[in-house]
Amino acid sequence: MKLRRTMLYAPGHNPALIKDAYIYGSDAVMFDLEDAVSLHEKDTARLLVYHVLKTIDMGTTETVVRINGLDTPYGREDIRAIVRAQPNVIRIPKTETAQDVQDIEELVEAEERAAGIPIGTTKLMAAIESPIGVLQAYQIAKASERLIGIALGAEDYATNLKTTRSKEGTELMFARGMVLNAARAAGIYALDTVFSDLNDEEGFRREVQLIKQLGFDGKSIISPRQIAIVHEVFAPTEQEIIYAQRVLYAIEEAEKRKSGVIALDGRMIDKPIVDRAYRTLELARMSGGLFDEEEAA
Ligand SMILES: CC(=O)SCCNC(=O)CCNC(=O)[C@H](O)C(C)(C)COP(=O)(O)OP(=O)(O)OC[C@H]1O[C@@H](n2cnc3c(N)ncnc32)[C@H](O)[C@@H]1OP(=O)(O)O
Ligand SMILES: O=C([O-])CC(=O)C(=O)O
Ligand SMILES: [Mg+2]
Repeated sequence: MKLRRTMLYAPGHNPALIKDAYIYGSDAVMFDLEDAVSLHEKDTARLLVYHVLKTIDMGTTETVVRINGLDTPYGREDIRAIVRAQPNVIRIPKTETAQDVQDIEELVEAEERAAGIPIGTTKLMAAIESPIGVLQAYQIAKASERLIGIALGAEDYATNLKTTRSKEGTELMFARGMVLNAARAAGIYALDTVFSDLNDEEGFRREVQLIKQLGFDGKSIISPRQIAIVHEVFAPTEQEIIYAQRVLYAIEEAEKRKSGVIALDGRMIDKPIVDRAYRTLELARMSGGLFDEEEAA
């Protein structure tokens, strides 16, 4: 399991932001060549991102580049340059069909071959940002072995739906459900969309709580200020950790008696609950919140 709680966008044309983005501790940084970059800066941004990836060691932070679509004059050139810079992941914007993913994959593979990079090195992520994309979410999620996840792009999606984004996210319920369910059915990661109001910390926290409860792995974010809140919400609480440890202890006792089910504090414990307990402890361990097991037993 890899943590993908936070994927921090940095506009590709801004050298100060892209060279420092990894120092804030997000799980991933995402250099944008698409909508944060104006048309007359597309070439500059591509070159800057290429050089930053080539020259800066970003340690364990996952590196992602959002390229322009193949329906623009920039998409092919982006792939040509960015595959050679070897980020971990290329994010495809505005994905509508499985074919969109396969078209990109074909170009990425040709570029890897030409550059002598082992085939399959460059992973892909598909952003879903339109009603047709949402309806095709499962086909998209299954389109390539390279896909590590799909992400909702709700600014474009809300515009395409002919609505606006509310703080409650009512207009996103269907899309979030579809994207999450498609990702889980395909066995890949599900990322939620950006929250654009940097001054509304409470609204942001509520949205993060909502998407965590829905089952998302994390969120695309636009500012370093948003990282701590996401990591905090996603970290299992001390109570959850203790409960998970007690669940494992209880099921061990049940198994000694050759039973797969037992009650703990009046609640039934069986396999799905045990699986969740393992997940909680793994998440706690990875986010640095696990303490001595003896304490809870
Ligand atoms: C709908 C879509 O497509 S969304 C995806 C595309 N959008 C983006 O990529 C936008 C990414 N975010 C940003 O560009 C910026 O955060 C903005 C423009 C929204 C706000 O910028 P600011 O007003 O400077 O933010 P703020 O004052 O909070 O910045 C604090 C510090 O964090 C840095 N910072 C802010 N955002 C980022 C970022 N995304 N990546 C790295 N560093 C950042 C600033 O440089 C500043 O550093 P400093 O204190 O050393 O000067
Ligand atoms: O990835 C995101 O959430 C940002 C984006 O492009 C959108 O919302 O349209
Ligand atoms: Mg978008």
